[in-house]
Amino acid sequence: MSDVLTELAAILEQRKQASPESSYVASLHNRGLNKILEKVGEEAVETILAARDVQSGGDSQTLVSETADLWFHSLVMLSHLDISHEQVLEELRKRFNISGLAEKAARSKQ
Ligand SMILES: N=c1c2ncn([C@@H]3O[C@H](COP(=O)(O)OP(=O)(O)OP(=O)(O)O)[C@@H](O)[C@H]3O)c2ncn1[C@@H]1O[C@H](COP(=O)(O)O)[C@@H](O)[C@H]1O
Repeated sequence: MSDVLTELAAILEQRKQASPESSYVASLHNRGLNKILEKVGEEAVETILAARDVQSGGDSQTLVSETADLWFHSLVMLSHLDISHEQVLEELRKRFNISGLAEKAARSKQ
């Protein structure tokens, strides 16, 4: 999973130098942070609507696709601000380790 993010993040870095006419990612950088944030917001709303549809019996593939769009545009946002996706993965790892330790401590008290 994080391999895919790492490969995609490397492509996104390359696209910072690409021409906006030939690359969607370059066109987002060219239009600036506000446009990128607008896309993140749009994809977040579309993800929420797709999740509600799944709950009422709709197609889960639409939710998968919208979540991919949300993650993708979030990666473009981080890249635009020169923040590595690794920092986000590290934050998740840290929380995972903290909760793992907390669970162990709780078990040892039983
Ligand atoms: N993963 C993606 C990806 N996911 C979604 N999208 C694009 O995100 C856009 C979202 O759809 P919308 O209908 O909301 O967008 P739109 O109406 O075209 O855009 P706006 O006018 O609203 O800005 C679509 O144009 C999709 O093609 C992506 N575009 C590119 N990638 C990856 O990014 C890499 C670099 O792409 P380029 O910069 O195009 O070379 C590619 O190799 C892919 O791996």
